[in-house]
Amino acid sequence: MVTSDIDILRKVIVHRPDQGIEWVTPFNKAELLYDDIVFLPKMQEEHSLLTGVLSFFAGEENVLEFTDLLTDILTNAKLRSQLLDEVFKLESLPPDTQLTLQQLLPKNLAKALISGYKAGGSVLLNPVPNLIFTRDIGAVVNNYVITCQAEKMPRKRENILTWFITHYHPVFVKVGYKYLDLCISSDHLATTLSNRAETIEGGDIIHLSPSHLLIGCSERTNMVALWRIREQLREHKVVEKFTIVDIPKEEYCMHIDTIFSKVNTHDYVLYEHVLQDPTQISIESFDLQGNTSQRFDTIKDLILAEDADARFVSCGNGEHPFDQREQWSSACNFVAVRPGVAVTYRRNTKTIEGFQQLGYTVIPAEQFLQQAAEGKIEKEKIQNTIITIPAGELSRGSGGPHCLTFPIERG
Ligand SMILES: NC(=O)NCCC[C@H](N)C(=O)O
Repeated sequence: MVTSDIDILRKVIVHRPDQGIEWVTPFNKAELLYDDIVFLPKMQEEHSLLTGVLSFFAGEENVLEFTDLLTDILTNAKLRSQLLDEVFKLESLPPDTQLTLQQLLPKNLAKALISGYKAGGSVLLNPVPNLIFTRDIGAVVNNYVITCQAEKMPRKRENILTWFITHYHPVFVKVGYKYLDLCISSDHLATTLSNRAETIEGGDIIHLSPSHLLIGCSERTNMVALWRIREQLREHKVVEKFTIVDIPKEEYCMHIDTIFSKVNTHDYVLYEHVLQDPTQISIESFDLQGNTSQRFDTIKDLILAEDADARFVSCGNGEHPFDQREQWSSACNFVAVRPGVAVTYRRNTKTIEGFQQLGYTVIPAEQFLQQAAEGKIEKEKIQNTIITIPAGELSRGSGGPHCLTFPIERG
């Protein structure tokens, strides 16, 4: 169950940067949704610091690696064959490639489906180098799971792999989650992903409170999907309030979590340049049972209407050009591990100063993990703390710590 963006993190899906990311070149980086090519070993080190912090709070066994979940699915012959059929259809793979992939052992097949597959010097299957951003593949909203439908072709295979995990892996099935799906069944995934108009990505889904879900209408999540999700939320009484924030359809703010996160019960970080400018956004909140709606000019108006004690940190601490520079390197994209304890990229120094001014302690992840290993940190007691990780390489993928996590249990 996940009823908020900040409650104690109990279980989360991540994906360690893999060899497929080394297939990103200066020539295909834009198509593969990367800002630049990366140095994989360094990126993995940075990612390990993030997973180290997540493991400290949630327990190592609750930081689930996507590849392991996929391998489990692929050990079931029926699911494996259904999943492969959908991938083959989506990517129109030739029969000899299909045969080669069908013969791989589950572990090697999972690796191929994520990192790509070469044989005899030719590429048989491309990698999905954006899978590190597990936030975008799905979302748990109270006791419902949304499996996403990506807008960009290089991310669509991720949706097939995720659909099988969310619908068949014991990690989901044992909890008894229900589903809010745009795809109706496992044998329609490829056609739905290729033809249907609805697209939704998890970076646009933010819990403001257990009863209030905020969704960005963005470059990646469109109104068609939002209307369908809204109807399902209403029908199943999942939340009482549903707010759509329509933001510019631009790459720099591809999801709402690139310009807004909740960090603590009353503390938020936002990119004012967009979210405080009524000419760039429109906000409408729906009371799902009462069938009424209310418009707000800015995100602060929306938040303050429910939370008079809300405090806001502006990206770059409101200072130009740091607001723009730091937004670009995911300064509004914090992931909370418990209320008021969150991870961010160290490079966003001005935004971090904004948190210090609100009374937060800032600590590098390396030092935090060292102190944790020495037993000097009691995780139940720690509060108002920002843990920073280096992100020279991670930031080249255009996402931050929030994007790198898919929480499936909190509270
Ligand atoms: N929630 C997010 O903002 N995710 C970042 C995704 C970055 C990835 N390169 C993409 O373009 O999809």
